[in-house]
Amino acid sequence: MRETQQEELEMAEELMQQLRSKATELLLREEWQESVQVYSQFINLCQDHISKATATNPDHLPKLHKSLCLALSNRAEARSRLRGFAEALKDCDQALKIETTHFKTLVCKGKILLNLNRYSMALDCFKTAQLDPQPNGSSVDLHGYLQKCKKLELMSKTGALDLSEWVVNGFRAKPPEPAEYIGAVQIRKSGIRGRGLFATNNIEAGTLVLITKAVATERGILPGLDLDENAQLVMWKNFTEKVLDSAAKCSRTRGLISTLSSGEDEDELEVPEINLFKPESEQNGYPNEKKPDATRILSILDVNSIVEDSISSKVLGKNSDYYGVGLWVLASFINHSCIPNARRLHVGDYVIVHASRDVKAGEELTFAYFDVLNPLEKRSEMSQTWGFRCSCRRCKFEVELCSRQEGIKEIEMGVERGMDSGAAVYRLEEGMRRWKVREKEKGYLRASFWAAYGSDKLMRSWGRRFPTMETVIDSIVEAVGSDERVLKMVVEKLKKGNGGIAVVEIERAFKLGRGVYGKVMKKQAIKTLLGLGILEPSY
Ligand SMILES: C[S@@+](CC[C@H](N)C(=O)[O-])C[C@H]1O[C@@H](n2cnc3c(N)ncnc32)[C@H](O)[C@@H]1O
Repeated sequence: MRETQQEELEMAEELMQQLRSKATELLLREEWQESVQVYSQFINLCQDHISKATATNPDHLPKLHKSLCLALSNRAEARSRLRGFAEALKDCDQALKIETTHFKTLVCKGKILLNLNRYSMALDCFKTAQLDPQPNGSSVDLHGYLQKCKKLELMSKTGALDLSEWVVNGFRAKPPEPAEYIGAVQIRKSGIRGRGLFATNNIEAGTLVLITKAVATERGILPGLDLDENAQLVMWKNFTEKVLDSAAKCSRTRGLISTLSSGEDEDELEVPEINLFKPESEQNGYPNEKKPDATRILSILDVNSIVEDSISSKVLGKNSDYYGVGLWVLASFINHSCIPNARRLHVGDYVIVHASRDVKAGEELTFAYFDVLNPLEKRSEMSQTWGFRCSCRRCKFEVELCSRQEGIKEIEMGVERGMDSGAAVYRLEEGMRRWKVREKEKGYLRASFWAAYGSDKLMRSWGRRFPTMETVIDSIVEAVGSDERVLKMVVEKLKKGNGGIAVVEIERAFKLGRGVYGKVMKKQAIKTLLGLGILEPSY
């Protein structure tokens, strides 16, 4: 080798050494962005060096390849911390081409795949990592990761999620990480509007329908329940930025978002295959190959974002001053109905949807976008803020009845102006008798005037002039599915019951609880949530 070549080599090696030390230091200081930059400089230089050394100094190659593999692995780690998973995976694959069983890279890739809910691929990584024994052992809990992958893989196939322990322990631990899961459902053209989610088998009340991880969420604690406009704007801005960032960083996320409605020509939209949403699905084949731009993503968010609130969903482990908004792609195919048959629970970044009553194969699954325990007028105001007018069976029935019977409007106005709840219920029950309203439809109207039926005052003076509370509750649940407020009313009555509580009444409360909370928790957990712990049945 000529002298100048030797000098150049030495200088390049010194520079590489400096860059490597600097990048490692930045990585240890958790300055991810900066460390990615310095590793990139190192990697370019190293690759350059490798191509030169191939011809001039082949003995040097193994050492250079080793350094390149480690740098790619470390850049992958830093990129994954910045949630740039696609780029990080590319780095891992490049590193693994150099050294197929590189421990650090396999662990990094496994963790990224776990984050992306690709359980069996993650499992393969951790299994292969076992083949590369670490000289001084390793601080990585490989066994823990293997167990976690196996558990999540099984859960994603069976939907066997159990939140009981977390609930019973008062949500003190970190929320459990469920697996993404898709039950007996399919996306089809909907008679409501556009596409919808349909049951492919009979689904029993409480059975899981799907578990989906959010593309992004934004949460805040708000003093008082009124969300001031400014706070709302800041949350929305942060949320949209997070979604745009996730879409920019991951082509699968972009592809999945592109299947959603932006509100235009919804009835003409393609119906995506449900397999596309499975965690291990191929990354290609999205019906709308044209990936959405930022403007379209913002319209998509307008139509599909859902709020974590305590009325139409249950946010487990949070107080009532908690407010969150998020995008959960598959759940976004569920249309609204004022007589819904599904409910959602929010746990960490996951939305868990279950049937809130028995659903027949072929039936469309629907949940409430807003509080359906409200009169017709209020519900149509709320559906208009969503940009549609609901025409479910209940809305149609009430529109028709209101057009014939002035009495309903009068009760609604009376309640708004503070009419005594007992008087409102009495007038409605009397009216329904005169108007010859059928039993099933009585539930629709009782749900509409829940404010009166559920008021504390009526609870105290529930008298002979009214149907029994059990009759009212059964008819409301039959009409709108289980609801936490209705359930709490049953529980209050149970707690006040003198002379012990019959097993049958407790069982009734549990059945309602199944509809509200789903089968993801055992009876003991439902008892805890309902504050039923002190109740023992009298036989
Ligand atoms: C979250 S998306 C639901 C899925 C949507 N149908 C699709 O094809 O992508 C919300 C949109 O669905 C439509 N939608 C949902 N529920 C509806 C209802 N009860 N009546 C009319 N349109 C409804 C509205 O256009 C709404 O903006």
